[in-house]
Amino acid sequence: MSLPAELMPAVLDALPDPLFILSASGRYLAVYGGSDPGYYHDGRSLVGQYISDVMPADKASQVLDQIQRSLEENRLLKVEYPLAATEVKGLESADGPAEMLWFEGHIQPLAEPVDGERAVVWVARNITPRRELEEQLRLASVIDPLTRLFNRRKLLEVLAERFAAHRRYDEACAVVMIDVDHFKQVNDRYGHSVGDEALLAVSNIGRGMLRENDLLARFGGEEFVLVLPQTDLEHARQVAERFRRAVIEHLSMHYPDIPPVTVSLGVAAMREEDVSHEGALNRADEALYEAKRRGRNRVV
Ligand SMILES: Nc1nc2c(ncn2[C@@H]2O[C@H](COP(=O)(O)OP(=O)(O)OP(=O)(O)O)[C@@H](O)[C@H]2O)c(=O)[nH]1
Repeated sequence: MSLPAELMPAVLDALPDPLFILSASGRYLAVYGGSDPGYYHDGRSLVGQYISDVMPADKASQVLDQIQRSLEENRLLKVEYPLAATEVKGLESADGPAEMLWFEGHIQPLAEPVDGERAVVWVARNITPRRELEEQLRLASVIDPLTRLFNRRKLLEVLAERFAAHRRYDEACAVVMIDVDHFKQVNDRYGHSVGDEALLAVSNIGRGMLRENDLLARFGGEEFVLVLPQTDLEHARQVAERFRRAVIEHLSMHYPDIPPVTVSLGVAAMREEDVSHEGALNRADEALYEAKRRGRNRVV
């Protein structure tokens, strides 16, 4: 069976997601559905207006481009875009979510022209919860859960970018590898959760010393890496030395039953002959090893 034609307006109004009929020149010809204010604003007031009159210029031009593309290619086009009701004149005071929302637009050309002009059907689905979840997952994939520092994966990404800048613009970049000395004793004597607190304290000491472009990452276990862009070896050595002293000042005396908690640090700079970011990272690692070998609690 098919629905009686007179039911179609009610069906259109009951569409869960808003459906816009938009002309090639960007006029709202009709708006249906999307009536739940928990997800959408009532867009019917837009009918008759032009996108370029109600949206900021950059967003309006994007929407017009997408309508054009769908019409030219004569196919369904899917796009994702952020939009807040406050950015659309006429919707500011309507009921609906106040925050910036993410939409998935499905754009399908209409077979017949409307008022002599080609037009598309644009269905806009609110996908904000999915985008937020994706963002959380993206962050979780690059953030260490204990210290909230970037993890090794993100560190290697950033180092590779820095190496590219070093190659292209001869930009200096130093790497400091940091390892907590005899950390096993903290765990063994005080337990793993006190060990965790100590690692957090080390990361907070590092965080407090960062400049805007610096990056501190947890490399793994009780090892951290500091990336210092536009910094030569001597300045990086000074930063590392400040780090070492700050750990002695703020942390080492917290654990009276074991020798003072200290850190060993290895410093290296990117060099012209390096073929990748691994050059400086390996040299910092070797320097750290040498610091351990020479008795720990030192910068090499
Ligand atoms: N509490 C806690 N301990 C960790 C974590 N990750 C690694 N460790 C511990 O860190 C310790 C590292 O021990 P080792 O590699 O022997 O090094 P160390 O005792 O610091 O000695 P040196 O590096 O040689 O000065 C091990 O006991 C690990 O279990 C963590 O996330 N939390």
